[in-house]
Amino acid sequence: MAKQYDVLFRLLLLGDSGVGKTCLLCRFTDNQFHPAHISTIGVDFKMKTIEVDGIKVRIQIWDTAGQERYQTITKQYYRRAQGIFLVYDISSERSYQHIVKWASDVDEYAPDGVQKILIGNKADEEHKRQVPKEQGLQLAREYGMDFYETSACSNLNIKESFTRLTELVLQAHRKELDELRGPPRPPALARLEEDEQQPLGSEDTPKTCWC
Ligand SMILES: Nc1nc2c(ncn2[C@@H]2O[C@H](COP(=O)(O)OP(=O)(O)OP(=O)(O)O)[C@@H](O)[C@H]2O)c(=O)[nH]1
Repeated sequence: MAKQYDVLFRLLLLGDSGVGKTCLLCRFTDNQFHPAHISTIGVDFKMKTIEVDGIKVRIQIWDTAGQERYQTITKQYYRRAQGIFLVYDISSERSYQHIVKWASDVDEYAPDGVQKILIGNKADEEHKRQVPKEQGLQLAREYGMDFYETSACSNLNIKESFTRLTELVLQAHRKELDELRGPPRPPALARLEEDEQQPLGSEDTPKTCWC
């Protein structure tokens, strides 16, 4: 039977409660948008396989609760991540200010060499904007991260940002990647307990945006 994927990575979504982490994930995996805010309890995850540079990458994306009371639980997931999204809401200056705190938690709990991307979500809410795009870019530059303004609602830069973080993780594991391109080997880099109950998304389903 043909291999279903070549490598498997874990990505993590971090940021204040309500910035749209769950919505980013649902848009990416299922092409859906949910207007209601149902706070994540602890952590949740979804899977999706994408092809980058001819490599089938299975990504397991962990969605963490932004609420303070779950931080003890969520921090336990940092150390197993290869890539991290730091997410703020462009209509919330406070969520942007808190990125410094999220980034310092990542420094403390995530492995060295973890790849990071800064996301300013809810870009469709221009009329409520509190964080200019330049401010996001500047912070990303300070941290040496890529930066995307996204909208889970209008499907702006969702595929692009998830693909970019996956590429960065692949680049960071270049050695193993080169081995993959050599003689056939079993799936490399990471093996883990998968929950195949989670639905795999399709980019072909029609967009829904109720905002
Ligand atoms: N306009 C707009 N609203 C969004 C967007 N993304 C999320 N939302 C809304 O923001 C609210 C919070 O979204 P969630 O995805 O639940 O936020 P979260 O960061 O996962 O929150 P916690 O689970 O509490 O950490 C919901 O009402 C979403 O519909 C977006 O891109 N644009």
